[in-house]
Amino acid sequence: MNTPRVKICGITRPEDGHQAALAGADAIGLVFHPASPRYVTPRQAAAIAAALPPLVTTVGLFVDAAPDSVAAVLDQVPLDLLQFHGDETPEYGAAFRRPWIKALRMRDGADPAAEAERYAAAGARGLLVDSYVPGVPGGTGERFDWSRLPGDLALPLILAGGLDPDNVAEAVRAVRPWAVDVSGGVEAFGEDGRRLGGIKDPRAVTAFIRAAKAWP
Ligand SMILES: O=C(O)c1ccccc1NCC(=O)[C@H](O)[C@H](O)COP(=O)(O)O
Repeated sequence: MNTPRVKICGITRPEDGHQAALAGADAIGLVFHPASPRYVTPRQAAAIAAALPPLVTTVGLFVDAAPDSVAAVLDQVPLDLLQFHGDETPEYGAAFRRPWIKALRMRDGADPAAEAERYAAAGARGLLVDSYVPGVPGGTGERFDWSRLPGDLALPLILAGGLDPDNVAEAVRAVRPWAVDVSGGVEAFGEDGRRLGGIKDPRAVTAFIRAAKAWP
């Protein structure tokens, strides 16, 4: 089994992206879904990307976005990988002629094996599996039942959904994913005890990456 790659998602500040990279993140995620508390404008995203050291993958997240709006972001931000987190078809993903992955929200009846086959045939590079919470496209902070994931998929598996520094090692042991992805589980807390959407806690980011990469 590989040492899992780690993607720290929902970065909104250059200093958070830089810290994640220094702590060993393989990728950072930039959310271009306007309704998200972690939304970044192309200008903000370009500043975050510019603050990264080399060899850290920048991932742009979109949810059923008009192709023109994705193209407009690509004109302004040096994204290495696109992540489609809505109901995008395989044909939609393939049309950008860029490396891309598809997110699958694990609602009842979701079939990761069949979806991996379908999207692999169109050139997707990976399948990100995430929790399903009605009305929340991503960044739910919720876990799902990992035993629903088959042992073998046609695409590299990226595990997301409610991961945090305390449960990621267990997740890696149980699922053996290609990569793990976290957003809410490494966010700082506000004075009201709630997560500050988009603001990362550097200690939590470092602890998460250490725990994820501690395998075996
Ligand atoms: O993070 C968001 O706000 C978001 C909004 C819309 C689409 C996707 C979004 N995040 C996608 C991710 O890749 C998250 O890292 C993933 O959903 C896991 O989030 P969490 O459960 O908070 O770790």
